[in-house]
Amino acid sequence: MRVTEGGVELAVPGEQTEGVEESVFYNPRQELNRDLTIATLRAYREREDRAETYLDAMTASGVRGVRAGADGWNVTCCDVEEDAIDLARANLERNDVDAAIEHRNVNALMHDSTFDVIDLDPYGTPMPFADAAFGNCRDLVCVTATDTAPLCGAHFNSGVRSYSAVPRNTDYHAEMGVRILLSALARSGARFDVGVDPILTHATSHYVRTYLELEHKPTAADAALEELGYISHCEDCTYRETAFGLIADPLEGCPHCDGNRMLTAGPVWLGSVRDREFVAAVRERVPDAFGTAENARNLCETLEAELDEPTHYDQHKLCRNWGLPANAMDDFLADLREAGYSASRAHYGGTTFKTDANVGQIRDATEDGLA
Ligand SMILES: C[S@@+](CC[C@H](N)C(=O)[O-])C[C@H]1O[C@@H](n2cnc3c(N)ncnc32)[C@H](O)[C@@H]1O
Ligand SMILES: [Zn+2]
Repeated sequence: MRVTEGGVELAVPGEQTEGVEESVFYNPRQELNRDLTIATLRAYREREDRAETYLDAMTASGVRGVRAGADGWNVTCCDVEEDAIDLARANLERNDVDAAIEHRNVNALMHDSTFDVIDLDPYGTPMPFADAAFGNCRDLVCVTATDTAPLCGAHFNSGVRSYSAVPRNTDYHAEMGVRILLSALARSGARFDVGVDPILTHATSHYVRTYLELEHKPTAADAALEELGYISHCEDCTYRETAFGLIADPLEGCPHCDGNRMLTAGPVWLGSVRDREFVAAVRERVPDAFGTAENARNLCETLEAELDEPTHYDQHKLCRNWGLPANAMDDFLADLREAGYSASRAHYGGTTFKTDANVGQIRDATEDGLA
């Protein structure tokens, strides 16, 4: 089967069924992830012109390597599977893209060689690859995690094992996943005296993707660890509170509803998950020709405006809890602002938002508009 994506053409094994291409080595549902990767690489290289080498660490069909190579990067494609390597080689040739090809375990390759940019795109958790990446990457580590159930606490033990943290299943599960992943990556980087700065992070249908700019300095690693802390969450009224630090001091009861069904999650990343200016630069480098151009730009716009509060709310879930009808999002956010709070949409869903108001203040500020 032939597919075209981002101006390159690929041959991948598999059939087209009901308009959807199915192939073990090519997932069409990750096109947005790849379109944003190419726009990010463009924005990053314009800012840091020394960045030249890109490791497509788990290349599968070769699609990331082909697209980055067509964009002028000095590319290495690696995969542990022989069939993937044969496919990637054919796709690189088909598009006239020159790249080094490595048929081996990418952990061994990363320990042997240094790259400016490393792109980790495994099945499931990326953590088995994090140490080798932070130890051997100069500038930018790009990471996909598709194990959202462990990350958000729905598969609790698996999440604890993979991320050396306590994830909790709350009503902001995708953001729990983002912050558990960033915490684990920051702690991996710190082992190598590397500080991480997430310049772009998004949670999109069943995966989390983040781009971490590295600073090779013990003080930068310390600064990253200072962004870690804990979330206390009330299961009854959804009140939440966060505190920085590596030692948890959990709330025993809920200060809002006096309930005692409190959850504590952490250590999670409590800092910003993106650099607004950088995300704007990425948005501007998404060309119309990309298959997901409109979605990619909308996602960037939402991320640019999103507040840095570490957890979000969903208006519909709140209204269900309160037994009240929901309001139009713009009116709901306007009510919060009018009451003196900051409020923004969040990229986690059409009815999600962030605010510096707590759950009681949100209700007081918006209740009249919900009647
Ligand atoms: C999710 S796919 C990659 C998809 C691809 N990057 C894309 O954008 O379409 C994961 C790939 O990782 C490869 N892989 C798994 N473990 C690996 C390892 N230790 N070293 C190198 N490749 C590995 C698998 O063979 C598989 O091809
Ligand atoms: Zn409560």
